[in-house]
Amino acid sequence: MAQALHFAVSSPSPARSLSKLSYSKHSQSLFHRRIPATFVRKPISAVSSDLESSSHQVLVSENGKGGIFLAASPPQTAATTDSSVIEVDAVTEAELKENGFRSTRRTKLVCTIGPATCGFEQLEALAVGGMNVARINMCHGTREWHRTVIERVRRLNEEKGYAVAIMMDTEGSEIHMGDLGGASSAKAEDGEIWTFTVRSFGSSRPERTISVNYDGFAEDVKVGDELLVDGGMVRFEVIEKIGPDVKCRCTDPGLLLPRANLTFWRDGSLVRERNAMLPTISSKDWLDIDFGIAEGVDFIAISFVKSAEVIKHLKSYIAARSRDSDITVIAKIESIDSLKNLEEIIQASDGAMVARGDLGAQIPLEQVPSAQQRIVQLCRQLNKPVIVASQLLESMIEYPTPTRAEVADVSEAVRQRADALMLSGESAMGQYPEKALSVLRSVSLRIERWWREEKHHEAMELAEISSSFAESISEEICNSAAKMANNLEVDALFVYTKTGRMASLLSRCRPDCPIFAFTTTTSVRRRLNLQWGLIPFRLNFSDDMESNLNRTFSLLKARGMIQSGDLVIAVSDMLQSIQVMNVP
Ligand SMILES: Nc1ncnc2c1ncn2[C@@H]1O[C@H](COP(=O)(O)OP(=O)(O)OP(=O)(O)O)[C@@H](O)[C@H]1O
Ligand SMILES: CC(=O)C(=O)O
Ligand SMILES: [K+]
Ligand SMILES: [Mg+2]
Repeated sequence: MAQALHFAVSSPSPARSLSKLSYSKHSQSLFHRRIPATFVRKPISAVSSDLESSSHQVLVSENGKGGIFLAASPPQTAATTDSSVIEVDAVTEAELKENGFRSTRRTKLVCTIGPATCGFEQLEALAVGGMNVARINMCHGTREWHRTVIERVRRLNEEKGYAVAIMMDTEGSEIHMGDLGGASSAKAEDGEIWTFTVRSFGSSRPERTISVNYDGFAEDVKVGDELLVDGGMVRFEVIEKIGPDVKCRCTDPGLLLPRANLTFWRDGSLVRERNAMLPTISSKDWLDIDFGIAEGVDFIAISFVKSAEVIKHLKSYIAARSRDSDITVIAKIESIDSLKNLEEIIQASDGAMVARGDLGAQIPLEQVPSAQQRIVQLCRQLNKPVIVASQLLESMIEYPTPTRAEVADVSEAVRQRADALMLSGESAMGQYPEKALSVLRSVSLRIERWWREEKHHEAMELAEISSSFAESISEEICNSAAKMANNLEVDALFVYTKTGRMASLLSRCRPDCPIFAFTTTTSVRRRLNLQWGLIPFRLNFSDDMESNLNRTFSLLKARGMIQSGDLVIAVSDMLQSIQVMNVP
């Protein structure tokens, strides 16, 4: 295929003109910079008429936009879809107006919803505080409760313009305790003898007795095994087996929470007897997944994934059942098997979660940080959003301020440039859900700014991921646009994307400036809300980029979110181009 390089103008060369855009690195006045007068505005059509439909061409032109066009076919001029609305939430709008582009938060925040946060006002407070995704954990609560939470989040989005996405997290075939007969917790003291049993009880749970959901439990454990509750928050030693009952002595005292996860260890490693053979997606999980599809959740996170096959199976199940099959599947990395098959699991998934709670119960704790770094980097390479989860601010379940160590842990995840951070118990049942969220927000903002300003982050070599020539074009455009954005210190990248793919490719580059992602559907807008650096807007747009840009500029200007003179780079998945321009 012919590759033609066209310079649509003679002199001065675009390269020379661009070199005049030398801004002070530390300039505070990043707004109101203007492209030099040598960049004269000319309509895109003047350039696009040079394009041949059968060839890919690179056209560098002084078209007033520093435009680089890479086109497979002539851009079509479709009728502008009627819409004078642009959908964005009040919090983003206020943030952009008050603080400008550069200071917007790049790291996304996921909150687990529970008894402490399920009311409409509480959910709204979380949205105001920066929640991008609400997670509901199918281990806890009833179907009705989950439905109510989903309805409230949806109402919040509709009434207040938020794009809070909903993530449903499956229970999975883990071993866990029963629900303590309605009690919110039970205290196990040092040396006490407790009975773990496969028998179940109603509200009449005998004292110091815990039911276990796994029928093979009493057969699989041995006297001398260590029993870990919640990955070691409380520990017991098995001292005697009597039929379905297992007597254990508490060796590390602590609070037992309802339905807490249980693992047992022998000679220093995790025992994986028959429970390792249990299916990743249990029959209860399939019913929950049907519920999630019917309710139109945005993400389904699968617990205790062991192989890529289960993800592929679930994705085809979803595709066959949901109309536009736009529910994305997140693989939770929380088992030994998931680490063994990491690359193929992530490749098959739409994203991943570093589920450190259970992971730390399956591998020695000191191995969790390196596993986290490996998962985060691999996800970035494979262009899959990644969430770092569990115990980020654990002490804030009880106290209004975090420990210094927790702040350092959050900083590390931000510095690794994970897409999102997640609150679990802190927001589900803690005393200070909003404070915990605000700690995540302020630490993210501070660390992002520090690393951006001091250029601390070493650029990551990104391997090519596209599987077709057409995809390669998008990937190259995004890589180049992100690089140009950094070099020219532009105020924002704009991306017009129907599927969201171009937006995620830009996000993958982790550019210095924020990425305004314009998309036509509310569901894509919600899903983009999990990805690093994307500010998703819903907007009807056409294939005519000139008109899209003009309309976007006037809509955003009218709402005070951008100003004349702001320097912007725009890309789109309709017209394969990179355009550099000042907001008129
Ligand atoms: N819907 C809910 N109803 C009641 N309590 C909840 C609910 N969701 C979460 N919680 C409480 O918050 C705690 C932390 O939530 P989280 O979602 O991290 O659960 P988890 O049991 O630790 O399991 P997982 O490994 O799936 O994260 C839970 O142990 C539970 O006590
Ligand atoms: C989030 C989760 O499932 C875990 O950390 O185990
Ligand atoms: K779960
Ligand atoms: Mg887990």
